[in-house]
Amino acid sequence: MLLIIKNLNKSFNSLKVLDNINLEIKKGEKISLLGPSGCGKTTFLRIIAELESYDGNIQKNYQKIAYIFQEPRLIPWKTVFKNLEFVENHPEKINQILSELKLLQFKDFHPNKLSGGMQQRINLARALIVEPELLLLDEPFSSLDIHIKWKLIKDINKQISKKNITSILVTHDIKEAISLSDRILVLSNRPAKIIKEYSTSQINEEQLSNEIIKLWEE
Ligand SMILES: Nc1ncnc2c1ncn2[C@@H]1O[C@H](COP(=O)(O)OP(=O)(O)OP(=O)(O)O)[C@@H](O)[C@H]1O
Repeated sequence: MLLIIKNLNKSFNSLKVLDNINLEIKKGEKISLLGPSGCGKTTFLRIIAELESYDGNIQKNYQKIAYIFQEPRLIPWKTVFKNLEFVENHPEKINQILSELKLLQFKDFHPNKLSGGMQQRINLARALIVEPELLLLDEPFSSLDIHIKWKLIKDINKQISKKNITSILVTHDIKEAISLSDRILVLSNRPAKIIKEYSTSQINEEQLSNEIIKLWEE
């Protein structure tokens, strides 16, 4: 197992956010956590990234992790190339990943000269250049136009499959969850609990939508 989470609980003072999460993730698995707004999804990813304290037990069998946030968070005064160089000073690798993601022609641009979609694509390049074993994706498509979003999802899928990267996407979008995962874990309203699990090979979008309506109504 790449990641084993046992009895994970999290509160911010009196606000309980995560309620006894238990989860095991195999190497190379693509997981989505599908949960309603404000249920605790970002908190869960932040805990895995060691950005938050928690109660419980987390066993991590990996070294390198990358985190893609909702907004690209690129360094505005550095060019695309320099943004990547900042995390991995290896020009050959930078050119390689920029080329794979069709970004080479933008390497000398500053982020503010590029669209939101392009910035998120550079954000992906910056995450992949560290060769992560685990990639955390926190609703990275929420501000993107629909065609740009699906192009990016296709490229992420291609990259994570080719490089055998384990991924955890948090989202409230059923279609995104189905497209980017092998396994979908449905979270309850806050405090988030895992209330159901589906394999994407066994359920389609319509069936899952119907299930989710029932689950989130309860
Ligand atoms: N540092 C903090 N201090 C206090 N409360 C916090 C903190 N971080 C998050 N919360 C609260 O915890 C709850 C869960 O927040 P979180 O951002 O994890 O949810 P989410 O499911 O990612 O939300 P969204 O879908 O809106 O992105 C919210 O009520 C939020 O206000």
